[in-house]
Amino acid sequence: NAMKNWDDRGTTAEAIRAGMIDKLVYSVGKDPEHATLQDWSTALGLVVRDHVVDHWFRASHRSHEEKKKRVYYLSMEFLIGRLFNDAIANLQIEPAVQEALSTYGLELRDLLDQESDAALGNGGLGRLAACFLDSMSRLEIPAFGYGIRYEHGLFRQRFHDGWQIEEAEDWLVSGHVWEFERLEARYTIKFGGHISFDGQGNTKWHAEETVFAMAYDTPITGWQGKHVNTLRLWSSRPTEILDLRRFNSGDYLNAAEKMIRAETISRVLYPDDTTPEGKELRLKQEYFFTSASLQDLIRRYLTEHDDIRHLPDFVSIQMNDTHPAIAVAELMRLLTDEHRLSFVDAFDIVQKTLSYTNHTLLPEALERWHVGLFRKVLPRHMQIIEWIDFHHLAEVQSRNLAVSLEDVRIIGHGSEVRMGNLAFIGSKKVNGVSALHTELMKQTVFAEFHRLYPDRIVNETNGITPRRWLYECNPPLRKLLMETIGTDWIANLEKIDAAAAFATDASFKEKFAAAKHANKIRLAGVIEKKLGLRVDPTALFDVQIKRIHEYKRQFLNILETIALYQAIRRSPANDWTPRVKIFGGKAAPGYHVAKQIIKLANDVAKIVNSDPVVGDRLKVAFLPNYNVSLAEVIIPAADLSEQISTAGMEASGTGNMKLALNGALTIGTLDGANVEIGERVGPENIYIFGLTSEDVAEIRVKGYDSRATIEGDPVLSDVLRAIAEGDFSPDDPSRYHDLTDILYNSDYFLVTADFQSYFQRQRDVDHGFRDTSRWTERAILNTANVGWFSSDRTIRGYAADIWNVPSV
Ligand SMILES: CCc1ccc([C@H](C)CC(=O)N[C@@H]2O[C@H](CO)[C@@H](O)[C@H](O)[C@H]2O)cc1
Repeated sequence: NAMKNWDDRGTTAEAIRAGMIDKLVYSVGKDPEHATLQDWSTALGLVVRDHVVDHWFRASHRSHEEKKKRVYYLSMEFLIGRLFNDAIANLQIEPAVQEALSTYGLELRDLLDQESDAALGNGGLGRLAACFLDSMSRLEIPAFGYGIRYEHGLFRQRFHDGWQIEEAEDWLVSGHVWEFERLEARYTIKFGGHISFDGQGNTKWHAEETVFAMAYDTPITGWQGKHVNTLRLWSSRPTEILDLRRFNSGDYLNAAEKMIRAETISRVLYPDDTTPEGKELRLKQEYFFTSASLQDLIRRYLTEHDDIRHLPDFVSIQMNDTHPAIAVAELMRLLTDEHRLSFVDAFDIVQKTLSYTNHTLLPEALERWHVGLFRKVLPRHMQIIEWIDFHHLAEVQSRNLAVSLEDVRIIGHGSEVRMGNLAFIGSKKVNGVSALHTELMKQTVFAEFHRLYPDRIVNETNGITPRRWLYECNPPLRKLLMETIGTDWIANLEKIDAAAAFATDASFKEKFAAAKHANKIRLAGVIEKKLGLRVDPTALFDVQIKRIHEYKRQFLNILETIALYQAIRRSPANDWTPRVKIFGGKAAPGYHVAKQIIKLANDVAKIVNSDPVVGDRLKVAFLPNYNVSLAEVIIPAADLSEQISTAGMEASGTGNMKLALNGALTIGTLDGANVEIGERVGPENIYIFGLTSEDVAEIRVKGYDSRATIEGDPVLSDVLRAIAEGDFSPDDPSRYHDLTDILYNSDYFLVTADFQSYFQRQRDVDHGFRDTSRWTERAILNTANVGWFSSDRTIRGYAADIWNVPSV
């Protein structure tokens, strides 16, 4: 058959070299003499891609032949980053590639750096989806990721005078060898209009607007290429091309109006990662990719099975938060209006096929659409949701349980469609993303539902892929682990606990510390290149990298930084532990408080970094445009991982897992997965501080007087005085009055309440880091004891508890 056998394509350096020249000349159309780095990168990319395709075809043929149950992961976001190095690593051809490149004096790093990040996500939710794709391939679970092929991913962040500036991101400008356009996989998506009934129970949706959804496939290579799954991203296309009559009359813009309107749907990712903007375009994006995905998976199902009623036996669909929750109504529409099933039968299939993951308890992050807008854009779905809501309420009432009906309604207060309730009612399983988060879901947002359906909520604590987040991003530590405990940990991260036995082994400790130091030197180089700031790689690298949000409390970190700065200035002769505060993170463009926090960090950096009294004892570096590729450079170099959210507000966190796996010690609250990290690394290898989620819940009830706390804390009040008097903004002394007022007047995120215990804990960190030998032992025990946080373990949980599919 057409597919050459893996072996005869050859992974030898010579085979790769010859293949690369062949691609350079015949696909890129360049000869070696005139090739740019981008040309070589594309040529090598095409060679590696060919190897991936061989495994891809074999895997999809196998799944088709064996009629295996498939998993479909629906997500508005896939924060993939770069794919080139990931493919090379998973195919284990790096040595051969390096050798092939050396023939032309080329460095693999330089070719890899030509690839732009696929920044098709905001933060945790999007990156988790990407890690899950890698793990589903590693576990050989036949799966598809479904999402949107945004033309422009998350904005590029740059600083102008310390303020965040957003610029459109254009990852596709330099070509993208990792996707295949699928002209044949095209579906019609309808919007608006009205519904007619022909009396024989046939419903017709007369749409006002239609667009095409066109598929682009990206292969997701599993470890050692044993299995390759597909990420299918939808791009919107016009169903009507140019209006020639208008064009010929010179009305050029309006001639293209319909085309532009259609293409707008997949134009750009919404940059918010908590508060939905509630915009019509966002709702259209959510329906666009969900409908295309459901139409596509039903078409595939019917190529292998002929009775749609058995769909749940061969298909499991995971909704990544409420963003694809319209799937509940859309699958109902397809099963009833197109496959002529009764509503009752259709709903039974829907519930057995769909499941929903909740990623946040923040009330403002739960999506609710105004009924008016919803009915205008999706008239048929509004009808279907009214049917589901009516029958669900009837069922609840029939059970005579003392449940607040209003809380379990989908259509709340008669005016809003609650996507969380729709997702819950339409799912067989609902999961949280850490043990604490799942408990809080049962006690808060879904308390009434939990009483109605006590077995529906399950926990699947998040995880990260060890391929990208250790094997690929930390070569020095990878090398040490492979020569010490072998390679099993790469595919079975629990096996990394074998390193614990070497925690007190002098030579292992030395090599472990050397690996960390090498990564710190590399990061110091990046900080100097991007910020012109020289930092001491022997200092404590204290890292907070995540989206900027008040609940993540970058503000608390900055307050502690100022307190330390003031303390060093008060006692410059003291033997201070040199520290570099490293920040990274984007603020949603409309989130002004978050943007002020970025500006404050940059203003503090300006003052501290130029203060001769402090010198190298304290430096502050806010690296712009934090993304997956920058995380891969920062994380291996971190000594301290900041996970300081207000307890009960960070659903899980995944950066905490990546940093601990790479040998950073965590300073954090008992929030999200920090709790489970602490349980596994041991209390002596983590710095926990602050209020617990129970304390916070209590304070919510009895109230909190932040002003009293501030006035009772001389360190804190001195810090706030300095900020309020413009010590860090001499050009605009009152710049931060809003920020300090928030703390004096409300402090909802309890920054002042946790300041003292945080400040004290940081002094413990200073002390701990001074004992370099002991610190290295504790760092090794972090790496060794967080194997459980592999996304392979997480996906095994989903496969067993939710999808009911086997995993190798
Ligand atoms: C509609 C606007 C919007 C967009 C994204 C989101 C996401 C749910 C926010 C998010 O990324 N949540 C994070 O998900 C991670 C993966 O489970 C968790 O580790 C983080 O704790 C959680 O904040 C909410 C609201």
